[in-house]
Amino acid sequence: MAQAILDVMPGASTGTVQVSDPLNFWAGKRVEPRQQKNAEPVFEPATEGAFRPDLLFEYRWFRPLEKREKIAKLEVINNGKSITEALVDIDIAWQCIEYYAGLAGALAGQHVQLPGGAFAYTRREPLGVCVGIGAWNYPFQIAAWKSAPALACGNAMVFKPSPFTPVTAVILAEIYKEAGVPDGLFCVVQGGAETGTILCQHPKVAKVSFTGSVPTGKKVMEMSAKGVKQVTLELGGKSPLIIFKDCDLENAVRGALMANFLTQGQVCCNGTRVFVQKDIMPQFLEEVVKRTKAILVGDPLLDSTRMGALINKPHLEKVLGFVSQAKLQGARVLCGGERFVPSDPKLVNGYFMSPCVLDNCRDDMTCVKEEIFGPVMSVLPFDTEEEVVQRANNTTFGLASGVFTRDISRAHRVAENLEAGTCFINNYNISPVEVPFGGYKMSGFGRENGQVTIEYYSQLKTVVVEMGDVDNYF
Ligand SMILES: NC(=O)C1=CN([C@@H]2O[C@H](COP(=O)(O)OP(=O)(O)OC[C@H]3O[C@@H](n4cnc5c(N)ncnc54)[C@H](O)[C@@H]3O)[C@@H](O)[C@H]2O)C=CC1
Ligand SMILES: NCCCC(=O)O
Repeated sequence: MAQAILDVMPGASTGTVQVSDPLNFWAGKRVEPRQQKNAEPVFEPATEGAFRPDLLFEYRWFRPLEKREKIAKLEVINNGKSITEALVDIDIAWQCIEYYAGLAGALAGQHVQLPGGAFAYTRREPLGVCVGIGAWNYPFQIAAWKSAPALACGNAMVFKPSPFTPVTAVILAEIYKEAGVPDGLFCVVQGGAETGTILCQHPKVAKVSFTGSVPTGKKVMEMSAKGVKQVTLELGGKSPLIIFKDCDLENAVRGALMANFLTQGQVCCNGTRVFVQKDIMPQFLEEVVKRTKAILVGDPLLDSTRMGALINKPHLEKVLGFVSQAKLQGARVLCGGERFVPSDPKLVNGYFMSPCVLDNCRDDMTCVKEEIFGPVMSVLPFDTEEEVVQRANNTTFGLASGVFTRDISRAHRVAENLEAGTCFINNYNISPVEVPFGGYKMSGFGRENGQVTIEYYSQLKTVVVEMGDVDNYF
């Protein structure tokens, strides 16, 4: 099994913070991997592993820090997102755990009266051992979104973080232990595809909940199908955000920024196809470009920073490649889209890019059709509601969508007609734990968050009770 190591001693080639404790958690404690083979280095996105004595100093002080701050800082160092966002992610994670802890006591079945005094009742029962496989964009939050409903329904969970972000899931395991979760009920195993495959194929696993790319999601589904395991798939997206001319433009621009630039644009539900009604296109572009240029990119640990570093070098290059291809296909770069080198010497090798707005886009361009997973907004003009809904739905994805308008009837009509698991009206990318989150079409199925997720982590037993004699046909 592969072990990811965030090993950042001065002079070493990786990262800046040394994590010496094992990152696997098994039977109630951190454990070393059984095999050291295939260990992979983990780079700090903001520095590419440059020596940062300030962080080494700070790490010594992590232990006494309140847990929220400590987890958020580690998340920033490991993932590259801004500390402002990471703190919100941790808040959403604990809110999710509290929410399902509350629901656990409210799990109930149904009583059904039958003829002759007989009756039946249903019981919600656990599935057994569930596997959670996480992506790198919301490492701690994804671990919470999967484990909280799983444990609330009485299951055990083995969670495998992305090998790019191995550091924080084990802290969640320690928090559960501290809160009284029995040893072995939440375990963390590190590794990549090989480890994920072993987990999906294990005969004692009852369910797999996966967050990541569509191609890997298909593999997870295939492997799970062989064992008739239940699956939740939270996959990618290319979500539409539709801005009508009667919108509150100020809010629509804010919504477009929220829809595109959180976590350096590496968010599955991002509204990256921004359809703007032609009448307001000039005003929209002027404002959105002004605001995008003002986004402070840089050291993700600074409170003032609004955009940090992308997850790794190949991913940064892939995102920049999408921008180059967009230009070749006729898009106009209104701002950003280039590698960004902060002036701070310790960040010069970090995986930063300037947030990008693309104009002159057409529906057939690669940047409009494919998930870029980076800070790149494609703006597309439209004339009518009917036309824009048809174009918005012309995708194999269906994770999220958004509409900005002051016309309440139109807002609900558009929400009804959009083929997506979520539609935001006059906002975008808020994640209250009380509401279900998940996809249509190739963005996956099953749901996370909300009451309905109980159904995805439990099975229903029907108990039929006879009160009279058995009616015998033989
Ligand atoms: N929906 C979402 O939230 C996310 C979507 N993505 C999309 O996926 C693309 C690639 O990101 P990756 O992290 O490489 O995603 P990925 O789909 O390759 O990996 C996601 C998780 O699946 C695991 N995995 C990989 N192969 C597996 C296998 N054969 N069996 C079981 N588990 C396996 C990985 O180790 C990781 O934990 C991104 O560029 C983006 O388009 C990535 C992260 C999050
Ligand atoms: N907070 C939203 C998480 C969405 C995602 O997993 O990309």
